[in-house]
Amino acid sequence: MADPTIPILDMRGVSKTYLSKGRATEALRGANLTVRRGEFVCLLGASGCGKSTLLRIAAGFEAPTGGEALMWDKPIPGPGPSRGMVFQDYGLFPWLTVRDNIGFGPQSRGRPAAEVRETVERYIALVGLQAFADAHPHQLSGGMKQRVAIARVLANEAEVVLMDEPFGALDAMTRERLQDELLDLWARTGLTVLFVTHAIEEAIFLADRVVMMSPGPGRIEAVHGIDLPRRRDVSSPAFNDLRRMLAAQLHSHHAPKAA
Ligand SMILES: Nc1ncnc2c1ncn2[C@@H]1O[C@H](COP(=O)(O)OP(=O)(O)OP(=O)(O)O)[C@@H](O)[C@H]1O
Repeated sequence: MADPTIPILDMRGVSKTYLSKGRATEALRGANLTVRRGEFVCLLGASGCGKSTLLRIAAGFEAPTGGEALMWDKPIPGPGPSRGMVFQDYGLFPWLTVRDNIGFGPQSRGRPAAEVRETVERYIALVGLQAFADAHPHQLSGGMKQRVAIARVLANEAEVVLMDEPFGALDAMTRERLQDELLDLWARTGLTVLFVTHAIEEAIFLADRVVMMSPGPGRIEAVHGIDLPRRRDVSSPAFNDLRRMLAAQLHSHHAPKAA
């Protein structure tokens, strides 16, 4: 469960300007976001507002060009296993089996073979893929591949799981199942999750806290807490109120600017 007192990730006035082929693109300007231990935070915002950039900075794949990106109060030094990233396109190693994909992280960090085996079996069971342990990614459905990707970051001892539209490529039924499974995993393991999505319903269904980013370059505009007991009751008035309010904000972000 969320511990309101301990920030794991702390983005303080984070800016990012990409430079490529002589062109500068400002993706973030002064974004502030704190994620506390055990929280499930969904980051919602119009396309191009900088959600993925903020996530990639949290993962250590990108360095901010301004402000501070901190984990446990220290600057994020670069990619590391404590911040596991899950992508829409799974990012599995196609030449490795399910078992070896999940074991890759602990093994490459020099964990003893017996410990790696035990960890792998535990996480395969946690995501219900025991029957597919020796399969390769191309033999799995999209939902199964995403379960492997989630198990892989957990087996690698991620303290924060950073998810960039992880269910965006899945059909509606599989998406709903994985949303349920993810919430179940989250409740059982005490994970901390920062989850990027375009979908308002998904954000409200999953999150402790929905964070809305304004469009280009992303300033974080609003923070809405959702009481846990209401979370699964998607027909509740609270859910509908929040959905309407977020939809209005998102819509205003998409509206053409007045001349
Ligand atoms: N590697 C890069 N080099 C140059 N510009 C980039 C790079 N990555 C992102 N951008 C630009 O930065 C801005 C923010 O992109 P980002 O992917 O963070 O937004 P987003 O909110 O995640 O978008 P979407 O919801 O469409 O995935 C966009 O204008 C994008 O074109």
